[in-house]
Amino acid sequence: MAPTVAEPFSDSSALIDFVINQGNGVKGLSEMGLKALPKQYIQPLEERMCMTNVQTHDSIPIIDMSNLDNLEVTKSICESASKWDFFQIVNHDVPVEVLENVKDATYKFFRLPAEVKNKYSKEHSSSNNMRFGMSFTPQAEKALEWKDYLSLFFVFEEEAFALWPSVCREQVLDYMKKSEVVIKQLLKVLMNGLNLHEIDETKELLLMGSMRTNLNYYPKCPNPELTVGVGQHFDVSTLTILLQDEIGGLFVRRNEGDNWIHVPPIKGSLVINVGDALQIISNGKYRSVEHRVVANGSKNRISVPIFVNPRPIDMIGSFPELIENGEKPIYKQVLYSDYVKHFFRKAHDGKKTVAFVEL
Ligand SMILES: O=C(O)CCC(=O)C(=O)O
Ligand SMILES: [Fe+2]
Repeated sequence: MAPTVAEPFSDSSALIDFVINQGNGVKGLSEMGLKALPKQYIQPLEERMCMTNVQTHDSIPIIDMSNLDNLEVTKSICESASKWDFFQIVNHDVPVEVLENVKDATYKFFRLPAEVKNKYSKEHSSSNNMRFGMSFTPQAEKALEWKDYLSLFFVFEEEAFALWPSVCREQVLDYMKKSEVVIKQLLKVLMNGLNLHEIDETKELLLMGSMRTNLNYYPKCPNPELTVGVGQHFDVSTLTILLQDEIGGLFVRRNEGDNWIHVPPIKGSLVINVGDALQIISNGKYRSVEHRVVANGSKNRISVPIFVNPRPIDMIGSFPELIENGEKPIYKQVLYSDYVKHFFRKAHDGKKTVAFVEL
């Protein structure tokens, strides 16, 4: 039986060994029945979520995708992406059972023994495209985040079938494939909204040439108010499609200094947010938005984001068609893999990665 103790680790290296090297993750810590949060996870005050900074009288838009031919619907998608940068979609084309299956598969993966999950860790994974990990960038963080994840970068189906964990590969592939239809619809509407009516093959690759799916697991946490699930950050994607379970805990804010708004779980919905790559491509017309996840003191939570990205080898910059009429580009061209490397070099601390390419 797992021991029930307050400080079971003599020092930091014993904790890191248990969580990271042995692959037990924060899930393993949580299941020990800790009475207090280990100090490595105690976030500085400015990184913690203060519930007095939460706005309750506002909510992010919910868009019904069942009638995409209706001008009002497409208008509300563009307005939501430029005004709110975050919205939820319902009645989309991803079947509910596909969403349920990928949630079940997420639980199945995290329930695997530590030594099996650890085969996918940075040290042991047979491919860079597959990574089981904890926190975000542990070596760059002042304090660790209360989260485990499996990150699956899709290159081609044969690789996924050969290498991805068998408990989740089919469900993740199905979720990605079915979501692709919705992603194309959304990007088409968003580009139309900027008077770009034709997305040729080159543009399609820049908008959605690669995809990464993460399975996130946020275990129940002692002293959730002292730590974070995911710290404040902006995604580096063009769009992120996120499936969350019924627990809640994702918060977003439009501008620095604003209060945070909760993104309530809605059964069958997908949460959509604009990321930095679309902000760059649209020359700031659509904006990536800051968000964070709080830790939960009584329940485990899962989420499954798909990050829709340019390919790592792509140079990205504002589409020339979107900066006609003498408008100046706000961002310099950047190799997408360099942009992503820059993002992962620093901790989740709310600093905008996009500042890296501002002109
Ligand atoms: O778990 C969530 O709701 C959000 C996760 C997230 O923001 C991320 O993985 O980038
Ligand atoms: Fe995110």
